[in-house]
Amino acid sequence: MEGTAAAPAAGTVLNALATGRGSAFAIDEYTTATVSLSTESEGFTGEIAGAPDGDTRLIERCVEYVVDAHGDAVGTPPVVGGHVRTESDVPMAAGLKSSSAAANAAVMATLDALDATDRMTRADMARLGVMAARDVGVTATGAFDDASASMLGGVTVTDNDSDEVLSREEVDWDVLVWSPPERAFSADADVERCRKIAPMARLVEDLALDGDYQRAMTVNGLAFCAALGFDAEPVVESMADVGGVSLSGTGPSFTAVGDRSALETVKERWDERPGTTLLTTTQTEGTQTV
Ligand SMILES: Nc1ncnc2c1ncn2[C@@H]1O[C@H](COP(=O)(O)OP(=O)(O)OP(=O)(O)O)[C@@H](O)[C@H]1O
Ligand SMILES: O=C(O)C1=C[C@@H](O)[C@@H](O)[C@H](O)C1
Repeated sequence: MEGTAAAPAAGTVLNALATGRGSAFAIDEYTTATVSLSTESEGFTGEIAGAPDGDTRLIERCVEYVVDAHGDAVGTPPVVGGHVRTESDVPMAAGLKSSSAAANAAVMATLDALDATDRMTRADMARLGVMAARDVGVTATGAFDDASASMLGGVTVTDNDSDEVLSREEVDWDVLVWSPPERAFSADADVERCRKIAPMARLVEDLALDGDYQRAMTVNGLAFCAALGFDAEPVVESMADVGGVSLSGTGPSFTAVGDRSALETVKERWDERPGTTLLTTTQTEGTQTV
């Protein structure tokens, strides 16, 4: 019993750490999970390609939850164990939602292995991954904004307290990503400090719910650089050229969206910074079996 699924990474329009409401968009870079299930060897194990010491609890918990809920899809004997392996184009803990993508891919790959993808809605698949992320402590709010964007594709606005999608729209943007070499785990972010900028986050939410995602993103970028202690220079130096630019998630990556030729010019400037840059696009299909 084997299943595979690929989930897109995402960039931030609104970070949910201030108010519990967030917004994110899927980008065309993937984390793939391959799951094999067993009716004989007990226990769930995980592996992250290229990160032998990586924390596999999130993806293991996702597989366990799906097996608990839908393991009966294969009849008897029951599934008692399994192995999950992820491979990713996206760096971990870089602000590009690799944890949400890994959880979504692990959930859908497990359903695929059980031949049971029709047993859950896609929104509920994302909610299961969020539940696993809360359990293992890799998130501040549950990050349903990131999970829903990666699962459904397009741009979503969500309430992370109730795990509800407030709006979803398909967008077609070019996207520039800069990932510095540093890493920042979401679970370590200073949530109390982020709450101080709630009035600004509510403004970003209003803009996003009006469909003005790109301006929303830039306001988010300035506000959350200040709250989380990141240098806002990548936002300041490019905001006149692009449609929107922001710190992504809890950093350290930045994303910019807009006109391709403007993004190419900004890329030349960002290429002089340490780390990597990447020109890609938004993604509208969300998580898919492979
Ligand atoms: N490719 C992956 N495979 C398996 N687990 C992953 C993967 N990426 C992230 N994780 C899990 O998520 C944790 C990292 O969480 P974190 O929220 O910091 O990363 P992120 O999602 O890249 O960051 P952000 O939420 O700021 O975008 C890791 O410790 C690991 O448990
Ligand atoms: O861990 C979390 O709850 C979050 C992390 C970041 O990606 C944020 O952008 C997101 O809104 C919430």
